[in-house]
Amino acid sequence: SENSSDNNTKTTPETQQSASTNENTDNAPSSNSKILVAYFSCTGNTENAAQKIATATGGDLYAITPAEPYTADDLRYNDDTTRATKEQHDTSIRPALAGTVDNFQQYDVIFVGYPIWWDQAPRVINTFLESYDFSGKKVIPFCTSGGSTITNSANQLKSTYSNMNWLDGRLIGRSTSQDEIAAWIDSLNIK
Ligand SMILES: Cc1cc2nc3c(=O)[nH]c(=O)nc-3n(C[C@H](O)[C@H](O)[C@H](O)COP(=O)(O)O)c2cc1C
Repeated sequence: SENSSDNNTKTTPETQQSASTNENTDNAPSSNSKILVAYFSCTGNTENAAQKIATATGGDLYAITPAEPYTADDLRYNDDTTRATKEQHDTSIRPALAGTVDNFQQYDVIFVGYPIWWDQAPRVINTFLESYDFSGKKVIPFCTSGGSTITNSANQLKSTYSNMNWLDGRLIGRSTSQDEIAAWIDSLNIK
């Protein structure tokens, strides 16, 4: 549900701009909110989706990077012994991350993108969500997959981090157009 005390309203004096500079057109990012598009991607699909969201929002891109990168072997999924599968079978695992978001507190809106792994978000997403203070921020999940929807993973994140302000996320497929993404962003009312 939308936050009624939205502090990014375009009518506050310090963010008010002249009508001409505040004019928003469909593809020109014009935003009073500071937006971060954080994503984890091993084979490029989620990175590609993140780039489309950054284009639509004018947000900053950030790659969530595990301290120990996932090899092709780590990602084999029809094998219970591989790293990714073992991690997904244990909800308490938190793989370490490399690097940090610069000046995280400046952001009002955080997109969090991931590949679906066993119908869930990879555990590095939990590590990321537990590494920063998300209070007062809007958080929007997005994912790519081989066919699974975002529903179960997003519900799991919402219930695990129930104190965060989650907005409706979506799956971004290879064929999801820039226009569809722009329409989704508009529907979120985050600018
Ligand atoms: C360990 C593992 C588990 C996966 N589990 C699922 C799944 O449950 N459902 C699904 O549709 N795709 C699944 N996939 C496919 C990925 O979600 C899909 O290839 C995704 O787009 C990869 O994103 P990336 O290129 O950003 O890493 C799985 C992939 C891996 C490596």
